[in-house]
Amino acid sequence: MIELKEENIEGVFQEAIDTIHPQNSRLVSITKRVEAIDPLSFYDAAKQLRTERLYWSSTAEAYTLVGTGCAFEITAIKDRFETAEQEWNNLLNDAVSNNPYDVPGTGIVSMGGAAFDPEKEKTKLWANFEPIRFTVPEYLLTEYENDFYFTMNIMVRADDHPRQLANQLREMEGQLLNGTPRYESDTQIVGRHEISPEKWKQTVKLATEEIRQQKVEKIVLAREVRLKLDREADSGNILRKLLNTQSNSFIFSFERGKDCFIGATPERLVKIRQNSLFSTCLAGTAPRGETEEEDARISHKLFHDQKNRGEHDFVVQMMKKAIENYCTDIEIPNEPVVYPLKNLQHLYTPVTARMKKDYTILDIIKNLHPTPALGGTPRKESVAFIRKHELLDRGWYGAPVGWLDNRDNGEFAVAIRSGLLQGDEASLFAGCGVVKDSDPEEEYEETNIKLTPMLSVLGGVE
Ligand SMILES: C=C(O[C@H]1C=CC=C(C(=O)O)[C@@H]1O)C(=O)O
Repeated sequence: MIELKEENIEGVFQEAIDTIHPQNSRLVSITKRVEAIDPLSFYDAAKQLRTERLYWSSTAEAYTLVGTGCAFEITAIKDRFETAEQEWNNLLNDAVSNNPYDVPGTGIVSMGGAAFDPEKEKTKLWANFEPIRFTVPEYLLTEYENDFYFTMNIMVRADDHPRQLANQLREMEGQLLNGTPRYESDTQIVGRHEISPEKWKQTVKLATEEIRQQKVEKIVLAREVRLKLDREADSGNILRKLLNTQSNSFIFSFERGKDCFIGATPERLVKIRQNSLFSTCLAGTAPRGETEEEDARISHKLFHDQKNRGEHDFVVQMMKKAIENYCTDIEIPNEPVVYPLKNLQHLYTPVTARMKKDYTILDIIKNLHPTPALGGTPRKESVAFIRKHELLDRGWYGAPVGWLDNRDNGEFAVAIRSGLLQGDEASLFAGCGVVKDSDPEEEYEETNIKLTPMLSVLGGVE
């Protein structure tokens, strides 16, 4: 990659074009610092461009990325993580970047995700979502520690004109950064169809039987609820509501065609800043209490509950094993803590480590996915059970979503507490870890609580 330190934008394009092979195109990326802006007004302004929009934020860190348009796309079917890595490296090798800021998530950034299980038969529901897809957005807003950056990524050819490209950048900057937020009115849920709840409970029972026969130790089973809304849901509006209600979460949206996969997940899969790795083990669940005393009592019970501790420990053990080959200095506390969310509390163990040289975030994701919090243990057997018996196409639910940049930074979360918006309909998903003494009714209730955040932003629950 060529790194330029050019003040003049036209000069950057000129230099990139001067050194291009006549038959080729190459990515040019220009980043500048801009005035503070509400990231959602950027997201709303991008709606009129009628290209895909991408949103990512970490509520704990005041970190936001909003992308629009597609300068370059990476998709793959076979060996999806390796192929995506290869294409990403090829893109970067020939790219030209003018980014004077050492800020994660600026410059050449790729945002996207993957399907939970590419071997499960794909249904029409997820037709627009590939087994893996990353988009390098044409225009990207980055908010980092209360500073704001605007990046333009564009494929240029030998016959492009530097002045025209520079004008395009200025024009889009004006349109996207000076928009006003559109507060669309809220949707109401007018129909709710639970996909086969009784059959789902039977599948939970079947899973407990297989676990008792020691064929497998833990299996995570998910279910779907299909909603009919009184109007088309506006993803900007939903994001705004998720930001206002879901603390300690990664809030995301990925538009594809007319669909939008959106959610607020508490589960970080991995974050890499240069060579430091941060990850999270999250499994074991209880509701929040109505009063402080009740909340503390439930939290205490969750912390000491053998079933939940066992479920959690599967994730910790697997995490350790999965990163050992790629990392040194792995630090994992001996005990979890209780992590409170708006509607639920989870057992939580943070993980830190140092990345070995030459490994990337995609290597880590490939090894971590699916964690026992979404698949089970052992991985192969639990995923085979899900593939055979679960009554839905998970699509991107339960799989990694996030971003990476050209300086080896990146962050991915596990896409739970999420839904697929399709015009005036939506599919919501929730699952839970089944172990040998799981009770189908209780697990069903647990999935109901996990559905609450998305149901309430769509107009269903107070
Ligand atoms: C599968 C989901 O949650 C997972 C993550 C945290 C706790 C879980 C549990 O306690 O069962 C699940 O493994 C979901 O929310 O759909």
